[in-house]
Amino acid sequence: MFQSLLYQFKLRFKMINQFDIKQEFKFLNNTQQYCTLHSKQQLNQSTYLMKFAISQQDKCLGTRIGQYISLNDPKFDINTTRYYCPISRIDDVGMFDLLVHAIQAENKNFSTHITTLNDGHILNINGPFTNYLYHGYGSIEIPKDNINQNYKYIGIVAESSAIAAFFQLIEGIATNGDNTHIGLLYVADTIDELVLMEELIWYVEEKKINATFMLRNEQDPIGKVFSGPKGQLKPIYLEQYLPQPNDQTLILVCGSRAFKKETKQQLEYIHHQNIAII
Ligand SMILES: Cc1cc2nc3c(=O)[nH]c(=O)nc-3n(C[C@H](O)[C@H](O)[C@H](O)COP(=O)(O)OP(=O)(O)OC[C@H]3O[C@@H](n4cnc5c(N)ncnc54)[C@H](O)[C@@H]3O)c2cc1C
Repeated sequence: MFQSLLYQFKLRFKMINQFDIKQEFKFLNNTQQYCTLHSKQQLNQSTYLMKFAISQQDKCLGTRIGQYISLNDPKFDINTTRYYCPISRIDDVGMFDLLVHAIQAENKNFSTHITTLNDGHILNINGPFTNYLYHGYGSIEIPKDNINQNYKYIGIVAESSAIAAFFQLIEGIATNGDNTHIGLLYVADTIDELVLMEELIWYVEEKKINATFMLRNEQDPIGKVFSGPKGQLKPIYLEQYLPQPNDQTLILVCGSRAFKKETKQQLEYIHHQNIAII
């Protein structure tokens, strides 16, 4: 009780920053370290929720919202390094979660390799690297787009497992008393590809975010209830389900290369000025 009141006091007077972790509690330090596969859960045909343990159990991973890590496995190929966005809370201790989409390719590739590993397998980890940095309360920095300012409204357009790039942002805003408005348009071919949908619906029900789930395959879901829009993404959906275009609105987009290109064109068509492709 005492701690919780003290914590609330510190939060209120900004003595604690929920959007960053003190340096001494961060595991990552931009050198190669290792992490151990703790467990994995298959979410759909090709997407896995993978939990890793870090070697310093009293520390947080050390990424901030918008940052990512690299993984490498010498037992696969010492020269292959791939990047992943953590989806666990930035203040989780000793563990972190990744959402990994296994790409089907002729030869065994990295994503297929790691999703077939057994618990206890050790991988090299490095980072943090920065896509964007969310400082909290609408303040966002996107170095590659020279963006560093406050927005009242953040629109997110994500395609299937690319939701990973924004999950910590959504969770951070929804659970830290941050009043920044989030409008999410989450697009996939089938309902199974809308991973983490239940977690997102919970934030919608708690009135923390607005979210619309959209299916491109009009035949899906067979026998399941789905009330969202169906068919190809069109400017009218972006107009309807994202915050209005103005200087207080930033739109973030992530997905396949084709999805990002097409969505950017449609956003420009409906006069969004602040668009960042992640
Ligand atoms: C900053 C950053 C963050 C990332 N975060 C994540 C993450 O959180 N989760 C995750 O699963 N992946 C993430 N990725 C992608 C990841 O780094 C790998 O590229 C991916 O796992 C595929 O690697 P691979 O070696 O298996 O396939 P590759 O051998 O690299 O690719 C095989 C084929 O699949 C194509 N391909 C690659 N990625 C995709 C894709 N996503 N969808 C469709 N086709 C693709 C390639 O163009 C190639 O033709 C991220 C990438 C970047 C740059």
